[in-house]
Amino acid sequence: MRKPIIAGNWKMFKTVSEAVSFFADVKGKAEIDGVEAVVCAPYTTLPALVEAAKGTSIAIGAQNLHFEDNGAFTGEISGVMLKDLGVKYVIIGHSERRAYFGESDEIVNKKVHAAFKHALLPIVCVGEKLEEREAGQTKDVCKVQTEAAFQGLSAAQAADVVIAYEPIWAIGTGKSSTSADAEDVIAYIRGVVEGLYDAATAAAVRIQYGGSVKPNNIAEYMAQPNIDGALVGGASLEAASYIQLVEGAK
Ligand SMILES: O=C[C@H](O)COP(=O)(O)O
Repeated sequence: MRKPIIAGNWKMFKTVSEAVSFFADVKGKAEIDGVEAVVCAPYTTLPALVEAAKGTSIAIGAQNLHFEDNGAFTGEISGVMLKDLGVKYVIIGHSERRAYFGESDEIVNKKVHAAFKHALLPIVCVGEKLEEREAGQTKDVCKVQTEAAFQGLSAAQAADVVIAYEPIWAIGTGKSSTSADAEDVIAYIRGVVEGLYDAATAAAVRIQYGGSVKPNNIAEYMAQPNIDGALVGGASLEAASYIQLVEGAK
């Protein structure tokens, strides 16, 4: 049985004091049996959040990492550094990283391996652009991105990956994919994982939907058999809304 996972992706929002205040508001309330709650926050807030999360069931994640352990990479943060902080998850290959920072499928794969090297759990984002959807290429795009991201992973590692299916046209636009459409693509992605490994591995992988998920639509997504949670941007920034999302995933 796959445990639902709600991950907030704060993107480039919140100072340290704002992050600590958010955490004080959600502590105890966003801790619900049977649901894994995660907050993926800016690097600057991670030490304070890891400290605040001690003794709670809420996991802390980063939003990116460099694939090398160290070196002359000005402005970058490595898996060694994240592990040292006590971070559990790391988002890899978010469409904003792919679009604005040139992250290719090959780089995404290197980052996934770097995450496992340092015992961090990757949340790997895949999803199509609007023009790709309109051209009927949604599943092809997701297949290529998924296969590239998983290249060289063992079945045991693959089973621990969280995939976030995020149609790019649905991110931050208020235009969410219907739950039936999201289920169709996510079931397909699960099939891609089965093709790479086996049925047991595909059955173990958790696949989230992301793109304008809100407290008022989380239940529809969670009612779908292949959707195991959500990667949430805007609606994860307010404590009350984040708590409702975690409650809605039960
Ligand atoms: O990582 C989260 C996604 O980009 C979705 O963002 P959103 O919930 O603001 O649409």
